[in-house]
Amino acid sequence: MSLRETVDWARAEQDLDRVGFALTPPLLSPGECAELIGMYGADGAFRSTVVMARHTFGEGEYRYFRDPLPALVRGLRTRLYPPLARIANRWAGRLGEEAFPGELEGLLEACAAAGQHRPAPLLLRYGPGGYNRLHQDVYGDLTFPLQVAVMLSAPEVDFTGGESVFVEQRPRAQSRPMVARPGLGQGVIFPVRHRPVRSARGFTRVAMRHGVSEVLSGDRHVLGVIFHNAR
Ligand SMILES: O=C(O)CCC(=O)C(=O)O
Ligand SMILES: [Fe+2]
Repeated sequence: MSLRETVDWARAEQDLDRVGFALTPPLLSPGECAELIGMYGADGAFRSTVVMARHTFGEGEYRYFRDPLPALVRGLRTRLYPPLARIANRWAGRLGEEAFPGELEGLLEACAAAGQHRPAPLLLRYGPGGYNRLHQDVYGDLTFPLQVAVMLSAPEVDFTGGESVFVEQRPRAQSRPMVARPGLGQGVIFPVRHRPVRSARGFTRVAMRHGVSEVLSGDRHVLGVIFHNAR
């Protein structure tokens, strides 16, 4: 199954521009989702583990993959990047920012030059009572502006609650809440920090933070695909 066939990138870009996030069709099969969930316990696959409550990040746990990334994660990160880079570069043009390389390899080289060597893709796991406080995944000076969270658990079957929450903050306006409910294998594409929105004088940056509402029952696993590397 090719991503180019499954993701309607024009539609995704429209959704990002109009609403601020975009849901994709399933990017992983149920078997691939199960395979990734099964990897959570494989200590050797990860470079670090974060117990969220210790940092007041929420309730739950996540683990950053170490290099070399599992083939499934590396494949997804590599294939999703070029179409996202085209969107990111249209945004960069509107905001007067520098363009991003067309391929992931180029982005990772630029990250290395900025001292960002460590892979940022991660697996997250929330049990009952789990949640994730609103945040932004910035890991250094070099930030690729879009990221993807892939749902590895089946909503209403494996867990209840646990919606993907986004809050948009515009200058001089009250914050706008949004909720996404990706199904098994579906991805949510969203801005890491901000996106361009048309204003009286061209475009302005609108900030976005993301998090997860409380998991009411069961276990919720997500693959976080972040394209820039971390310091
Ligand atoms: O668990 C989620 O849906 C959000 C995960 C997250 O914060 C991320 O992918 O950066
Ligand atoms: Fe995040």
